[in-house]
Amino acid sequence: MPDPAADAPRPDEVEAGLWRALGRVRDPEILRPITDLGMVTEASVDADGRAIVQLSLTIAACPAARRIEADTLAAAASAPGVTEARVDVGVMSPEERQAFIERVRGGRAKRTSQFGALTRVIAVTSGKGGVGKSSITANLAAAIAARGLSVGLIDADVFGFSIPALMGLSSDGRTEQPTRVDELILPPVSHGVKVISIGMFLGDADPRSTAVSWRGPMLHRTVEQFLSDVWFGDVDVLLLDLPPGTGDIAISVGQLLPQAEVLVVTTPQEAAADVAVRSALVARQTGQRVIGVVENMAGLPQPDGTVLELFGSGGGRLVSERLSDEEHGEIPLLGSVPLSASFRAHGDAGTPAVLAEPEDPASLALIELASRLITGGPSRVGTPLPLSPG
Ligand SMILES: Nc1ncnc2c1ncn2[C@@H]1O[C@H](COP(=O)(O)OP(=O)(O)OP(=O)(O)O)[C@@H](O)[C@H]1O
Repeated sequence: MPDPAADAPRPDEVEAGLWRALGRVRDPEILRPITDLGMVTEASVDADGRAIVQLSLTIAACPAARRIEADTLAAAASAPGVTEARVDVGVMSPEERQAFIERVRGGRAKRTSQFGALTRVIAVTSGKGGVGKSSITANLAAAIAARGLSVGLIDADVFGFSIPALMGLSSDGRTEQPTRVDELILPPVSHGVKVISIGMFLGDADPRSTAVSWRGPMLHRTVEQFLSDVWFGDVDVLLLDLPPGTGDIAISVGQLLPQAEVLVVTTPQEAAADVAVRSALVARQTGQRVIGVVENMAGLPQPDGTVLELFGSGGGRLVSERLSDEEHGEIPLLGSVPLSASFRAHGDAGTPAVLAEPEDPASLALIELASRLITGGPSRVGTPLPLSPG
């Protein structure tokens, strides 16, 4: 008679399988396996296939705790040979937390820039407010992340921070908070993008009715903190949503991120072009490279096939022409995003339209723009993405 026990995996094989399964659980904020981060301190299986996993969280009130626990339990239960699983949750000691911070930073010291030559830094600016700069930035971030790249997004628009809402991280006056592990600040992740915003540092204040009225030095310190204390890890692309105009923040970004490339957003309205050109010139004065212009709120297609040019036409081309010269070469008009009611509605709902409705004309234009930005040319779907450094 065959012995069923002879076919059963050996206990050490089951345990090895359990560790492999746990290695597939990623911390939702750091996006790395919990086993690499030292968050699983013990994992064992008894002779009857009962698995016990000891999970160690950074802080008791870790916002992602429930999700990590549920993912760990599901992974343990799915390991071959495991009949039943239990997860015991504990909190790291201060020493374990320091070791965790070291692992997250990969040995890099706090003050060295985390954005090296392999990170593309793209700052999105505009002359006037309300031209759709934040919507463009949020959708670009989501579209680039959807192509498998690691993306960070800094909302540096202190007076008009709207990125948390556009990325689904803020609703009913509550904004998702970053996780703090001692001095390390981990940005929340949404639609595959690591997001940080001034709107996440208002404590209990309702972002809908709170104004940030800081002056230059305070703003500079905030941007500096976003770049040094907020841990983005190895991101391929870092996008920054700058405040409209030519203010202190743009100058700070120029000093702190000299490798930043600048994308200028304008509307088709010729009157908006002068202001857009001025914001690009400030970027140039701080040593940044303007890489192109995006025209937003271009013609709205009508049911009868005509196009309603609500904001006129030609603004994007005008800005591109005015910024192109012998010294700087041609500054191309990289894309023209049409007006679209559903694009706006998806933004209001916190789901970038490029993900929610990729076939919408505005989404199509932004997916194409994302593609051009990361490949340096028009869309080449299916080909690998050669990221050009800095
Ligand atoms: N292509 C578009 N079609 C329709 N609505 C759009 C489009 N682009 C942006 N909008 C809408 O226009 C409004 C302003 O957009 P957004 O907040 O992105 O602009 P902004 O330039 O970042 O503004 P601010 O600088 O004041 O923060 C939003 O309600 C947004 O949904």
